[in-house]
Amino acid sequence: MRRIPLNRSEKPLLHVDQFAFAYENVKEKPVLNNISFTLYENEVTLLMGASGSGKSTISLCLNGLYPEAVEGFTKGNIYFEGINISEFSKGELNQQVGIVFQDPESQFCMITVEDELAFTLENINIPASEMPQRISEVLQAVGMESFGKEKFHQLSGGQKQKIALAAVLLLEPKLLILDEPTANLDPVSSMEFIQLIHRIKQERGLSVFIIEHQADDWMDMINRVMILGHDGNIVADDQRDVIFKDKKQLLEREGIFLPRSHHESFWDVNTGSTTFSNQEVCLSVQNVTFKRKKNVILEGINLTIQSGEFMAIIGENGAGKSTLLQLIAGLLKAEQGKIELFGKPISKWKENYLRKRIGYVFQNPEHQFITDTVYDEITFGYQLNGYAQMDMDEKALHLLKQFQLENQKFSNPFSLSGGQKRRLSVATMLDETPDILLFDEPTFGQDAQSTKELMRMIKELQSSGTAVVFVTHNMDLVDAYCERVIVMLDKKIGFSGSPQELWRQEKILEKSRLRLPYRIRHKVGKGEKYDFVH
Ligand SMILES: Nc1ncnc2c1ncn2[C@@H]1O[C@H](COP(=O)(O)OP(=O)(O)OP(=O)(O)O)[C@@H](O)[C@H]1O
Ligand SMILES: Nc1ncnc2c1ncn2[C@@H]1O[C@H](COP(=O)(O)OP(=O)(O)OP(=O)(O)O)[C@@H](O)[C@H]1O
Repeated sequence: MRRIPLNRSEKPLLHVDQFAFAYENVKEKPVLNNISFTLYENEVTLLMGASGSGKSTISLCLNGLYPEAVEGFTKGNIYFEGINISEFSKGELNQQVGIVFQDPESQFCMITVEDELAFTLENINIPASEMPQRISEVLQAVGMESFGKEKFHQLSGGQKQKIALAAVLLLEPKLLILDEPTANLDPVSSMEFIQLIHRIKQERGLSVFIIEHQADDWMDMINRVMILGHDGNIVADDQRDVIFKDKKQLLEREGIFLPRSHHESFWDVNTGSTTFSNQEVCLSVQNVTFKRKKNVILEGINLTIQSGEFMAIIGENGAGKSTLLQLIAGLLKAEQGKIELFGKPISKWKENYLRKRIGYVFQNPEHQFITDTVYDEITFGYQLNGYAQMDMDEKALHLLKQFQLENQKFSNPFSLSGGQKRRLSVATMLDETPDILLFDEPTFGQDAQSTKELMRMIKELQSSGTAVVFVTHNMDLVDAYCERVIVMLDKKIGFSGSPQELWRQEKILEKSRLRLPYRIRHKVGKGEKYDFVH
């Protein structure tokens, strides 16, 4: 491995020496293969790699959670400030090496924000008298000073993520690991989160280790990029621009997104065609209002979905996108208004029929899994429908290949990587061709190759007449693929039209905490004229 020609005036912080890791159930195929690297003080490193290459596994090993918390084998050593991490007492290492996960909820165990932060301080033996001051300071640092008394279930995804960061910062770690921290955030919250990390890094002189599939928004911060290959080796490790300029082919081979500043167009440009305009209406939402206890979540929603339509629902965290999707799927019931599938209220269709006609991919794929293996999960629908074993095997093999899950055929769905879980949850919806497919964040956590493949498959379904409706925070995806986009704003549909029309609505974009897609931001950045509607 080439040595990194960075000016190493900083001290080494964490050293990984010939480290290997294998999960117990696949011990013959280690996820990490004799990797070695050193992280330095005050450095920001981005780790990239295909979905399932082992990025989360590395991060969990670096802060000592693995191998203890999982059945696995390790070889080699990891040193923090020269001391083998196996010599640290429980909790001591977590204080030095803090992690913020993709899914912040997995980090919380108390009901309110203040209780959670107090619990963190209690764990590091901070006297109760000092807690209020520390909590108030950290909440201020993450811009959440007025949220101390809030309950977690009332916070949006973005707000939860900021509290997860606050909890880690309370420990005053020297190394901060961020595992896809912005995946659930709306575009503006995502930018704000990255700026927050940038500021905290400068104030506290932290070393930061980021795992992300798309580097674009982190570019200003990153010093160094490491690439984890499919075979569990670090296949490149160098300064940011060296990797993105000189290693394009390697990144493409590994299926990694190139930053758009170094690579013109990843997405095909949307022609804005409206192939659905003469199709029949398959679903209608009429004047629907939905409340949770006394809180109005959605109000006076009117929407029609036509067969073969391809539509995105977007909006800020907590705007009600998932709620609307669940109402359309018949998973939630509205007290007011009507939802009809082919002219008949969805409540009047038999449950079995409804589940066949409307496919639903949950935001959290784990909510969908009902069997013990990937194969059973994929063939569950076929088994119910009495398919012959041979046909079922053939179909399953095809789907496993398409979704790059062949090597996970007998894995437990819950043990898959984040991206693999997402692909499996989509694959399980493809056993039949439903009238409507609803996806909550279909490409979340995917690398470049699987994003393209997923979108290709979803498009294929659309061309066979299925209406596709998906929730996303990815404006480039909307720009490249959608015919219609609706924006949830102030509990209502604030906009419905083509993405091209939306990108001109500056006020709606701003109020909904959305950003322009990269294609247009880039034009504006180069000083090209762009006409907003005022
Ligand atoms: N608890 C587990 N038991 C068995 N195998 C596991 C377990 N957790 C992860 N794996 C496997 O280890 C491999 C690496 O998973 P990991 O979550 O580290 O990947 P990743 O690079 O973070 O992926 P993604 O980008 O999709 O989040 C995957 O093939 C996954 O199926
Ligand atoms: N189980 C629940 N109990 C109480 N309130 C809830 C529950 N689920 C959602 N909410 C609230 O309903 C509102 C809409 O939530 P929803 O999940 O539909 O938003 P979203 O637009 O999908 O958000 P995100 O982009 O963060 O996923 C939010 O204010 C949320 O706090």
